[in-house]
Amino acid sequence: MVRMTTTTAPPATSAVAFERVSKAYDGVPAVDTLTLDLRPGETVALLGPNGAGKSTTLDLLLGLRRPDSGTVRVFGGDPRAAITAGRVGAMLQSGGLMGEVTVRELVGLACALHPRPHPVDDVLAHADLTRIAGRDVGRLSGGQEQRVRFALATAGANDLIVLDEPTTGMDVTSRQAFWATMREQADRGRAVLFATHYLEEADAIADRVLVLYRGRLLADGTAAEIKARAGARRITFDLAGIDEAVTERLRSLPFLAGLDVSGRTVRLRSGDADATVHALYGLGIYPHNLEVAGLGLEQAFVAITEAEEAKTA
Ligand SMILES: Nc1ncnc2c1ncn2[C@@H]1O[C@H](COP(=O)(O)OP(=O)(O)OP(=O)(O)O)[C@@H](O)[C@H]1O
Repeated sequence: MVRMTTTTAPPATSAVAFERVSKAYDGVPAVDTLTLDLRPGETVALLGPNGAGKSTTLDLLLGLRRPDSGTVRVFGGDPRAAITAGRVGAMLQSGGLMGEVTVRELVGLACALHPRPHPVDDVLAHADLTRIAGRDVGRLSGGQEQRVRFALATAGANDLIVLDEPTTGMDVTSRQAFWATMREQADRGRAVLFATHYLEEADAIADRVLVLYRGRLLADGTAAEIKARAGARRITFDLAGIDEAVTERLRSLPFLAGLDVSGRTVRLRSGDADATVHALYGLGIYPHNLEVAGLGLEQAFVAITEAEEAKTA
């Protein structure tokens, strides 16, 4: 695992602490010796391809599944105790909503059941549901249903909010409004953990990004750190003559994360384009048609998982 931020042992105030947690289904590991901690006020994105173990991680965190080994602590204790105390709000993908009740009735029920409820009108307003509060839950669009799930997750004063792909089915405007509300929650000191397939959301919203792959934590850092780790800049240039000796010199460049030579064209990925290009000239290599381009988090993520696949192949 590549840990990009310097962390010490989780403080007693960790919102979530996983200590070498493993969970397998029929002998196939879904989560594999996972260690992580989340602090209050942090907004953390859980990224990973299909089957990486994101939903299993969230299920373990919510006490819906028990680990085969290792410990999961939420606010220093058992996840179920934290949930019973009303400290955790969750918005999961699975599970249907009751259809024969109105939006207001369903959200009202969630508020009534919460040990530290918010007023129903506030919860409806924050989730942008006021206009459709009288509608039957069974008649909502996918995006509206997501907003109802969000309302259920924020019915009371939670200290931790857990969201599994929360903006699936929402249009751009709802998505932006949703994340603005989520930011407010984090600014009030709540920890927010969300799994997403929208990598640009992780980049724009999360203070920290955890990259999961085959149940293991591949990278833990800011989106910028993860991009740098994967070689966030792409450098392309032509050389007059490329032989084995030149290729060997290219391999020695600092911050190099990838090298591809094809004909006269060289393509590099670098964690620090300035330093790499500077060193290129220092080696007496003079590029033509030099281009430097940025790599999005999506490509960075693909590069990290591909590198891991190559290692385990
Ligand atoms: N109930 C289950 N029984 C058997 N295998 C399961 C079960 N739930 C998940 N798995 C397997 O565990 C692995 C991790 O799945 P998980 O749903 O946690 O991943 P994910 O990252 O959430 O994927 P996705 O992005 O597709 O939702 C996968 O190989 C999956 O097939």
